[in-house]
Amino acid sequence: MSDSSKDGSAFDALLFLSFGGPDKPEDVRPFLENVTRGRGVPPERLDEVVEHYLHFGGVSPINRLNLDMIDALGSELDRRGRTDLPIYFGNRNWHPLVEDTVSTMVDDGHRRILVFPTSAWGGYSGCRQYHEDIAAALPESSDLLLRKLPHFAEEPAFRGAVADAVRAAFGGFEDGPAPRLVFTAHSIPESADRAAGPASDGGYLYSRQVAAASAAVAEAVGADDFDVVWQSRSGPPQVPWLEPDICDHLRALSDDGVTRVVVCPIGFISDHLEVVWDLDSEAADVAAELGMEYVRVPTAGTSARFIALVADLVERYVDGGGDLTVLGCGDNGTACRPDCCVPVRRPGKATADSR
Ligand SMILES: CC1=C(CCC(=O)O)c2cc3nc(cc4[nH]c(cc5[nH]c(cc1n2)c(C)c5CCC(=O)O)c(CCC(=O)O)c4C)C(CCC(=O)O)=C3C
Ligand SMILES: [Fe+2]
Repeated sequence: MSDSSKDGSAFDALLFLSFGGPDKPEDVRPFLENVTRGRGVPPERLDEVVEHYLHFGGVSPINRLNLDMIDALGSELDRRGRTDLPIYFGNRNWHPLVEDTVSTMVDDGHRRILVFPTSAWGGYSGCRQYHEDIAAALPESSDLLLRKLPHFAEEPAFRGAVADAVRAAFGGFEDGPAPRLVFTAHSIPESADRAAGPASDGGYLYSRQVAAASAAVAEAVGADDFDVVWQSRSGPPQVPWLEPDICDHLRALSDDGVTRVVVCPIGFISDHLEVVWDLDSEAADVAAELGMEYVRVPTAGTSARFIALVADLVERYVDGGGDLTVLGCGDNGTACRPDCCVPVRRPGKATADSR
């Protein structure tokens, strides 16, 4: 652990920062408008996604799952004797919104705040935009310090927690052919992937991190063959996004004679809507049509091993120490590198981005 950044002061609260999701049907449209403002997502795609949420009564599971994680994390920190670090919940796109949460934290007297974002990855949506959320939540002039914790894609305990869940899924099959292991993460525009990461490393940080974490999990479970595919794309069809899509890939596997798949949503830490709809409904339907046995692995977020990892990350930084040079880490919304995970302008959307 590098001590170079240590300034002697401990942090006095933790902000658990996530994506957000609707809590009732009336929230769905305004939530989606927050997510896609200035992003060139076609209105027909939004209409489709509204329907996905309405299949669940207009309630995304994401808020309850985040609150479950916060509960478990609070107990774990207590168990470690860290009883002095209250955890607050804030989101980018829906209530409780991060700016309201930060203002409550300030009212409660907190000035040095660690931030745990619920994304493992680099890239605009998973990293840079969380920095922007932090910057936007800062009061005009203040003595606040909000320090964002780094990406956890490389953490052995993250990979281990995912591997535990994959192993359990493999254990559920009767004798027969070994199932094909398929990892999936949120697709992003190819241009956004090229812009992800420090430019000095050639970009592509997001797809590289997903591929490396998937390979490590496959190795841990002893799977020689595995695939990394993408899900939930939303841009206009003429804009290239990361491929193959999970549903197309299931068809290709079936053509190759594969009859059993284990699908692991390594890209996410909770079974939120993109998991319970896009995988448990859409992809599962495709697999059923193809006559494939299909098992979806639970996400790692509420496992004891994952919660212990978050507690470890917090403890690494909470006393003012910890390495500030690792990717994803930054203070008050200043990204880890000026050229890291820069936003990409969408074609035809050069100036409409302000929010
Ligand atoms: C990389 C990535 C992550 C993983 C990292 C992280 O976790 O942060 C992620 C997570 C999530 N994405 C989510 C939901 C949505 N994402 C959308 C749209 C988009 N996601 C993108 C990327 C990512 N997204 C992108 C490039 C877009 C296009 C618009 C844009 O350029 O920004 C849309 C708009 C409609 C649509 O087109 O689907 C929705 C509703 C939910 C919540 C689910 C729930 O409510 O339970 C979560 C956790
Ligand atoms: Fe998304």
